[in-house]
Amino acid sequence: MDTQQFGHVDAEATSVYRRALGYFAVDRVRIATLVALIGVSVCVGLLEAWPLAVLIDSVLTGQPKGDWVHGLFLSVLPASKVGQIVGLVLMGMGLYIIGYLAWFGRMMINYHLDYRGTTRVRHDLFRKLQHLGLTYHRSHPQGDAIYRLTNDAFGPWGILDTVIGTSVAAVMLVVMTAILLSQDVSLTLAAFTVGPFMLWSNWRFGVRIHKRALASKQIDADLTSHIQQAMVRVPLAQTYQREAYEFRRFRGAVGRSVRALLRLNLQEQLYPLARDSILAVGGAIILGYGGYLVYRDQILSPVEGGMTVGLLLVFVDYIRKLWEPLKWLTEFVVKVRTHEAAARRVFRILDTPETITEDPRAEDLPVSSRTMVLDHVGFAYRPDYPILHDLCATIGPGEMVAFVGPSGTGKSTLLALMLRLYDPTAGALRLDGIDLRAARLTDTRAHMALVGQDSLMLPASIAANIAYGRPGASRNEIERAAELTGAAAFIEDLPGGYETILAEGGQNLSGGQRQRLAIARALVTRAPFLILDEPTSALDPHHEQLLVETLKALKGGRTIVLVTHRLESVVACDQVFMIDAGRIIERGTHHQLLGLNGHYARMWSGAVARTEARMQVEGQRSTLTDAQLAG
Ligand SMILES: Nc1ncnc2c1ncn2[C@@H]1O[C@H](COP(=O)(O)OP(=O)(O)OP(=O)(O)O)[C@@H](O)[C@H]1O
Repeated sequence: MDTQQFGHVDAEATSVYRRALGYFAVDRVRIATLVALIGVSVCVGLLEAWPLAVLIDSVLTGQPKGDWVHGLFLSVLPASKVGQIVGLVLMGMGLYIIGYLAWFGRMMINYHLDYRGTTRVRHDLFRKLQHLGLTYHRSHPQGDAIYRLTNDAFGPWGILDTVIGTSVAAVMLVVMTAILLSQDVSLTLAAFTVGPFMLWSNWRFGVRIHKRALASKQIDADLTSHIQQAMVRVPLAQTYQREAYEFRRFRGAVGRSVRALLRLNLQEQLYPLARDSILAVGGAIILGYGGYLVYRDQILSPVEGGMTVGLLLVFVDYIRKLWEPLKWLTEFVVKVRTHEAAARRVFRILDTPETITEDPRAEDLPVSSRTMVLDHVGFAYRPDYPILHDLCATIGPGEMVAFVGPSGTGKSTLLALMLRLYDPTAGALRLDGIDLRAARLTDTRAHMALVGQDSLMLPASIAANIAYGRPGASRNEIERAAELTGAAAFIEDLPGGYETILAEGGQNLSGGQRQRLAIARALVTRAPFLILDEPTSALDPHHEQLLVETLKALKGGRTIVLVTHRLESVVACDQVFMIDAGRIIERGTHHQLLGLNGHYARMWSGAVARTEARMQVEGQRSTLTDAQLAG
């Protein structure tokens, strides 16, 4: 129910506020300065109308009013009329300048607090998103994370800003009310007749605005996701001429966002309309009733200490100024709830449990050649759908091994387990007997250089792309890695050479070029394990052969774990594991597996037949034999 949702500040909300304000704990001095400057602004605001009132009522009439405010002003002014006029003019000017300086200081501190606090929130959020595992990232749209980082991160600052603004408003309201009451009780009460109506409009519109702001935020986050995904799909849409379909989807998403915004805007605009109409009535009451009081006390039956023109001016000024703090107070719940919703979206991510965690007692595992053991490893993305079953294998230091088998049988998943991108749901992976879950995560990952199927490239120079995994790599090491993967030739042909800047995703390179750079990136690291998922899928036979030679040369120094459908590259492996439906069904060297005459042998025959057919197509008479391929 609306009212409950809006009015009830639960324990969770309290903790959201506490946590949001905690982001500004280090800014205590700034906040104290801000509060002091606000104090100055409030005093100036309270005093501003008085020089004119004193001038009219006490100086120009020739009969100084006896009340305390007039007394206060007159006590610092000279006795002569001219001196008093000049003094009051200077006071008015001085108040204006001090007020402006205080305002300037407040704004600058506000900006600093906002940007510094929001930056801290963003740092935390970004770090958390970096640490959340693939399970999170593969089940949440990227646009949602972008929206939280760019928009929701302002939530904690919004809460602090609203709390400060409203506290100041409350103080201002109390002091102004006290001053007004000390001047004229009936006119002050008349000014507050609109109070209940203000509260009513705040309540009514506050609930609606809060709900619609939340809905609009969610729809905007979806829109950001949608745009991000649509941009990725542009080449696909062009290929299959689905531009019209994509545009319709985009138009739909934008339409939903606009409709949500319009629903929100309607309430946001109706609210001040209702509020200002109520306040206009209040203003009319002050002017009408106050005007009458001046007429009564000054003309009809003059009375000392009655309502004066100067005092009416103060009332009119205060009433105008009262509306601002009233606005803060009445909008408080709406504003703070909206910012709370944003902060909650941030904290929800920060509180998401990390699926891959590091045991506080995790062991150091210095980078070194080690034996990897798959100890009855099982894995399931979903509890009811296991992918890997009871995998057992030992991979010795410096060995070259391959996992082969039909598509979708869990080979890439197994590689992800080796990097602890996921943890096994049964059994364990061990390095020199240490369960990966018991070792420091960064140490485990420092052992592995993974080349995935996607060959991700950054919009940076080729050299920076190769050195991404080891920023300190020397130019020689970068060039050597490029030579080993056969990338050097095409890099040197580029006008910018190694300094050529790649387009987003490396789109200005061919698939095979990207793949060679991705492998060079892995080679440049000093990781003892090279883990390669389909490393030759985009390579021509020449570059594939070059890579196989490179891997053979690296064997012994580094442990190489290959997943591939190109069986030519596994011939030199020390062990080949044939996986089917998540189980190792055959294992041995290439020749041992051929001898088994089982699944692997059948796959190999198919591979040979395809290679022969390809070579025939290329017009090269092939006398290819198993032995030659294996050689
Ligand atoms: N993030 C995920 N969530 C749920 N299921 C997944 C996820 N990633 C992969 N799968 C499923 O796990 C199974 C194994 O996928 P995996 O990518 O490991 O196979 P693969 O043997 O490497 O296939 P390929 O040879 O085609 O690369 C597939 O059925 C796939 O649909």
